[in-house]
Amino acid sequence: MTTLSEKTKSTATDRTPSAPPVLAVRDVHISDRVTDREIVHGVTFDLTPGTSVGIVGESGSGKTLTCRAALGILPPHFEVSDGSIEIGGTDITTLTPQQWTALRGATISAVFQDPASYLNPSIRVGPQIAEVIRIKKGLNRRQARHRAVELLQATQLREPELVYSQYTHELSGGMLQRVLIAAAIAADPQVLIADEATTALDVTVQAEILDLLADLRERTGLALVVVSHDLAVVAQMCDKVLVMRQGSVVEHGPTHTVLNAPQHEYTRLLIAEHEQYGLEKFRTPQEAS
Ligand SMILES: Nc1ncnc2c1ncn2[C@@H]1O[C@H](COP(=O)(O)OP(=O)(O)OP(=O)(O)O)[C@@H](O)[C@H]1O
Repeated sequence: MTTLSEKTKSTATDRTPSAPPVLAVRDVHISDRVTDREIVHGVTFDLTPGTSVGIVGESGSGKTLTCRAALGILPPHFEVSDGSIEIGGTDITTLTPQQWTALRGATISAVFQDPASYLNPSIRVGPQIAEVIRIKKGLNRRQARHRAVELLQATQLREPELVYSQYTHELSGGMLQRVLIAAAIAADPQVLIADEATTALDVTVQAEILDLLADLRERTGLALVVVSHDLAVVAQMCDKVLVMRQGSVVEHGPTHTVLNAPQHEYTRLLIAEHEQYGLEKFRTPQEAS
């Protein structure tokens, strides 16, 4: 069986670290305007094409808010109160909503935990993807349909033509997650955020979806932000990891280093919790220091 340490080694091999970042999050602070409370206290990371960063941490630590800031979809009342977020060299915190809508999709996209809440249950799934393609890529209806079927095929759905004409309630959780990935990559984004995207799936399906994301990354140079409470997922998928607690990054670095030689007490606690759940394979004896 492959150990997590072996997995981190294989994903942590050099991937054009000198290329300019597609996503640069610089000392981002997020505040709630209503309560005047700062929730996220300075998050910094860079992502170059084909690389991936994991964000781990307890519930409420600010992982999702950080991602939503990068997607320009913070909940009402929340704002980026300091720092900058550059996507392909453009600071998105300076854009008007219209400018941002035009940019999003073709640059950054996301897959969240609950597919059903992002797809309209009363519309067949294929046309929903085709609509994204039509608007974002400017294709006509026939071309957009063709491309949507191609994308369903690219997410390794069998019988993509059939899936195209199905409704969400006719699809399994794993199939729905693949459909969401197809929709998320429809406008050829450079960055994909997967926020607990495989959490609700059983272990086998989760592994298939992670393989699919890794494959997309390899083939297309897609950069990934992977938010997960599961260190095993991050170990498998990510070159770098940020550990968040109460809105702050308490530790960051190459995944292999952070997971095998954690410096912060909280990171050690997270790792110990995982080991309690039977993930002894998490650290191999010869590499733990
Ligand atoms: N829409 C919202 N309205 C009010 N508070 C919010 C909202 N979204 C997030 N928060 C608050 O901001 C803080 C950070 O939340 P966030 O969702 O980023 O955490 P998280 O690390 O992603 O947690 P989880 O792992 O549970 O998803 C929490 O205290 C949360 O209650």
